[in-house]
Amino acid sequence: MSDAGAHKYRLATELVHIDCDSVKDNYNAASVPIYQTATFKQHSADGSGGEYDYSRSGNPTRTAVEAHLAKIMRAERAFVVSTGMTALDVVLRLVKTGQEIIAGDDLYGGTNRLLTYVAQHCGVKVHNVDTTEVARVEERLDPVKTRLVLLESPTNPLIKIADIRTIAARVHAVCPAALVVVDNTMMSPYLQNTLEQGADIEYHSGTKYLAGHHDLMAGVIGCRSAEVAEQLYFVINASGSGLGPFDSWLLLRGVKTLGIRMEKQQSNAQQIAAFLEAQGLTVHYPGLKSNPRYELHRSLASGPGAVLSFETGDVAMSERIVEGARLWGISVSFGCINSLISMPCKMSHASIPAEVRKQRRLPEDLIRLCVGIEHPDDLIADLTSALRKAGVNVKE
Ligand SMILES: Cc1ncc(COP(=O)(O)O)c(C=O)c1O
Ligand SMILES: N[C@@H](CCSC[C@H](N)C(=O)O)C(=O)O
Repeated sequence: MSDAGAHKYRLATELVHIDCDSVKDNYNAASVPIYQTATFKQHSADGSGGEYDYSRSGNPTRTAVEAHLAKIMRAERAFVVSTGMTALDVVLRLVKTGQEIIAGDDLYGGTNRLLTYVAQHCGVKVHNVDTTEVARVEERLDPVKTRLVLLESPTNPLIKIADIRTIAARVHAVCPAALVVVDNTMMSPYLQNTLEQGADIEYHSGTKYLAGHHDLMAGVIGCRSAEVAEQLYFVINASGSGLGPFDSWLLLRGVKTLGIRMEKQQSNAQQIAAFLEAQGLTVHYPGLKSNPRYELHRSLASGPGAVLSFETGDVAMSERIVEGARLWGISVSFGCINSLISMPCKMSHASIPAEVRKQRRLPEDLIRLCVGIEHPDDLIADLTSALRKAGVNVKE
């Protein structure tokens, strides 16, 4: 870990405190300016002199958000790209034909789709294993072929926990050339720092908690080594996947309120998980003491986050609950200030073929809740009404 990652203040303070030195502004603007330009004038015919030449290669607003996120993530360097899927796409360019990837068997549907594409068209073998069991990862490690071990913890949508620290240590011991990559979208850098736990690369769908308002798409990649950073930057510049100036600015604005949003969303989620558990439903949330990975998650993250899922045992009943909610919007995505309800198998994870979902034991009746900042009593009242309308006998 580089010294550049050391924090002077607590994370909630660091989120708000932007180091304005990363952008040289002539007017002491209090908010980082939006450099909405594609190209930059140079001082001489040989193109030398300017720090920037073209926004695909670099832009001051993008530099500001990247420097801020590198500080927050304690990364050697961070990059912002157009979406979370782009972040994974950039990382996957580091895998060559003949190499292998080990990934989870419960993971975001779009991630599964891109990994399936790479497996079918790029000569890369992808092993989908239960990453909550270290042994399942270990038995697929190949000192020569393994290039990436890709983890989600908690997973989307079953909110399962992987022992990131132990897996990273085992992977590095057996496969020194392999990269441990963690999709940390569910936790955000506010709750979990996977680079400190041994991950080589941590990425996020910035569309979610980092932005916080569902008004932009973004991806964030942070890494621990300058060498990996150079490789990632090469791909981003060569393919033109860097985030545009306006979205970079919006993302920077969103990151400043991450702490306060996450605290409120998490506290609401904790109450909602307890309410659902009290109804006798099977609830997946690492903030519940009944969760078998409660202690493991506490050792990895400073909180359980604000996404949970639950099973009703009946697909039709789940549909009635989702459609009966009024305050909870029926939408994919999470991490926004508004509360959302969805059925992963029909929505965010519909791109995973039904037979694969069945093989991986993804319950078709699963309902996912992404908890926002509304008053918790209103959220519980709306859920109570939806559950009752659907035929659940709700206990007060
Ligand atoms: C865990 C996770 N990772 C990555 C992504 C991809 O992010 P984006 O939609 O910004 O491309 C998503 C959702 O889309 C997600 O849920
Ligand atoms: N139609 C989209 C669905 C996006 S799901 C977004 C988010 N990651 C979630 O989990 O809700 C697609 O096919 O990618």
